[in-house]
Amino acid sequence: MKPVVVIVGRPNVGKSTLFNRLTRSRAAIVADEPGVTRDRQYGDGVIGDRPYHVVDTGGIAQALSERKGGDALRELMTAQVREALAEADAILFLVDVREGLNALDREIAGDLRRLGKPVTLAVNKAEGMDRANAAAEFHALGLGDPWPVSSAHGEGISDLMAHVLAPLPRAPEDEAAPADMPRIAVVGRPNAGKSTLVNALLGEQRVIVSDQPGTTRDSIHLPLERRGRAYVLIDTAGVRRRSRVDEAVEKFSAIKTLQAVDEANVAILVLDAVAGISEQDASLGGYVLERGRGIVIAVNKWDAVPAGDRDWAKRELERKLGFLAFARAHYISALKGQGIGGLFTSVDQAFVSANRELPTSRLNRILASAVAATPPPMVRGRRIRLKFAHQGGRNPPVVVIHGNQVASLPDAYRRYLANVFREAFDLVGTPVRIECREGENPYEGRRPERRRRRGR
Ligand SMILES: Nc1nc2c(ncn2[C@@H]2O[C@H](COP(=O)(O)OP(=O)(O)OP(=O)(O)O)[C@@H](O)[C@H]2O)c(=O)[nH]1
Ligand SMILES: Nc1nc2c(ncn2[C@@H]2O[C@H](COP(=O)(O)OP(=O)(O)OP(=O)(O)O)[C@@H](O)[C@H]2O)c(=O)[nH]1
Repeated sequence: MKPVVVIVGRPNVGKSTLFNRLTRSRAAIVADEPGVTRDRQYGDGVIGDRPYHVVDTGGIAQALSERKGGDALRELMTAQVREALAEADAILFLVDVREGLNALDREIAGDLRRLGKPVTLAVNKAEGMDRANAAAEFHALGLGDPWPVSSAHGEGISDLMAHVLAPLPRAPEDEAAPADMPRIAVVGRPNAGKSTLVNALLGEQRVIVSDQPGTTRDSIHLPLERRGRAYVLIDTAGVRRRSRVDEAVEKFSAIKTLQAVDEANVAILVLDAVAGISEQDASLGGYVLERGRGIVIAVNKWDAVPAGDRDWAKRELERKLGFLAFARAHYISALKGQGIGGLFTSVDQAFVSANRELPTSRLNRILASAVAATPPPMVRGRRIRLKFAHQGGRNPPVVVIHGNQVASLPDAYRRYLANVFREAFDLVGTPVRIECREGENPYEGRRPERRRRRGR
């Protein structure tokens, strides 16, 4: 599993700025917990060849600072602080050089030291400052050498992250490499019915789950069979099968969700039809999409939706999760075991689609007719030319397109092409990626000098 890096620090030191820089365009999961001043965010980063999960703790510093307040809300936030830190492999403690060292920083440092986890101290907003000067006063925190960085300007970030990750074990090469059977992750927000669904998916099969060793973070791969086909259910501790659903309700863990999606090739996104679709559902779906995993939507608790409300509920799904329109939606009752077979059918379909071979000749015929039907726009007086397509990967399917001025190709046009390929190859339940490269067909080998001179 990828290591988990948790960013902490008092308000306004630049935690979200750093988080955004580390995750760049990658989708993040936002946990919309009531009562927290700012949502926590969960995302993925990569430095060199090392991927990691990153958590921006948002309101956490507030919680630490107000711990002595003692009212229920503050207690709750403190629990959330503890939880995020408990799941951390490394902690990134951010301070603000412009405000200097203050009492709250000292208090947080004390708390972090007691955790006994590796802590890296980063001194933010240090753009344009002398390294030694910026760091000087923060040595007093006793957390080792401070790392001056500028989150806003991107200075010192790579070195910082390399240092944070250095002592941590490496994740195995590619945990999500295409395998010969679907690996399913069940994801969804708290109380959506994940555990109930996991039980329903496992059905009558009695799987011996050893609850012991490893850390609590280890995921368990549960083999299961259905109609003669084999699957693996990725069960992180967060969705661990409970013998009775009403047994101690486990807390939703966004980190475990990230890990499960990582290890899976198809995710079942469980929605709660009674509670409706939330921001968090959309961010979970966005994350699965971004990670390129297959996706099947399970609208759960359908048994509890009055007949008169069902059309409305379906329209709400289209409206709020329209960006997942390529995924099959099933209206199910995990509790009553209704609609489970259909989920397996769609998992199969997503898995097959994600791994489909897209022959070059067909890709090019489809590209040519798509371009003829709707030509790409002109830029700077010249039309964008799309010349040659070939498959660049599977799981998810990637179509690489070579042409001229492709950097200016509008997103809407990419989506158009993705849909054209999706329809032509009947790709259901998997994202389809379009990658553009400047230049001619790389396989033709014509006029190589000229191509080289033009560069990329
Ligand atoms: N000069 C400078 N300003 C920065 C830098 N990083 C962040 N800031 C600014 O600091 C302010 C706070 O940044 P945030 O990222 O919102 O801080 P935060 O720690 O997430 O704050 P909370 O949400 O209150 O916990 C913003 O105005 C940022 O633009 C930096 O490297 N240099
Ligand atoms: N009516 C109805 N209730 C359901 C259904 N599936 C689950 N529930 C109920 O929803 C509640 C939450 O179910 P869980 O399976 O614990 O949900 P979860 O997503 O695992 O919850 P967390 O562990 O908190 O993340 C329980 O009271 C279930 O009985 C369903 O299909 N219909």
